Amino acid sequence: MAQSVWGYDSDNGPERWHENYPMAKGDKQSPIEINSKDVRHDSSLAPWHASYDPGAAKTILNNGRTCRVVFDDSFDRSVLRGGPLTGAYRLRQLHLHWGSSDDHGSEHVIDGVKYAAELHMVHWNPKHGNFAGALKQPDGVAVVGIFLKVGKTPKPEMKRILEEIDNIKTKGKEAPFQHFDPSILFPKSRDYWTYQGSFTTPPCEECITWILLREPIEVSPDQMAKLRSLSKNVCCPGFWGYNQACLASVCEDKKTYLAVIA
Ligand SMILES: NS(=O)(=O)c1cccc(F)c1F
Ligand SMILES: [Zn+2]
Repeated sequence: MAQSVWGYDSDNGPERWHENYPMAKGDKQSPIEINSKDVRHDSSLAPWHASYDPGAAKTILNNGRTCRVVFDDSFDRSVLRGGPLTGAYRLRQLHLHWGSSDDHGSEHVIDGVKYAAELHMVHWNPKHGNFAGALKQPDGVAVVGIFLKVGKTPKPEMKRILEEIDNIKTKGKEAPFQHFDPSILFPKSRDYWTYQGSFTTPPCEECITWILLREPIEVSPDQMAKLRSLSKNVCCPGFWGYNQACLASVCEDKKTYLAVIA
């Protein structure tokens, strides 16, 4: 039988990913559920710092699973440092995960709370040569995760990405997306949880140091509807189905630390 593209339907969903992506059965798989009571506060953890060049932003793409903003990562142009990381990690792309209604959509679950969406800023460690090489290393990739909740005072900085969605309505559509510094999306607080995990989608490589920001940012109901309008135009609606029911595997032995940045 032809190898089916992975997705979130019963015949190609997470329970079967391991058939084509053996890492999916690893013991450091993401996403996870974070229970504050199980998190160890690590006062030795330093603050994290992003220094991004707005000129590194290149395009925004609808890849049929999410909308992704791509950055120039050919040199240390936009980098993430500090926190649990050693050295500078290059910003490669950012993307979002969302659901069909405001009460779920995020991949990580915090104290039982599923946020309406989750934004991921993906960085890789240049000591491993390139992104493909970094995927094979436990310290290869660092992802900053920002939770999005629906509220009455949406963060105006989200407008730029969401306005662009009208230009990439169909799968495969790409549009220029320049002069954009994604650090404007960060919440006020730099507090974060960190743990060693994996891609949340195939190839599920266990190469990610997760830095999940504790403070969510707000988006408006219209902005969430705009994100969902993108999903209606993609060929794999099933993806969104699973994404909404994203299972947060609670791994008791998952070492998760909290850094409260004074
Ligand atoms: N959801 S995720 O951040 O784990 C992720 C998904 C696809 C490609 C990536 F590079 C990536 F990091
Ligand atoms: Zn992601």
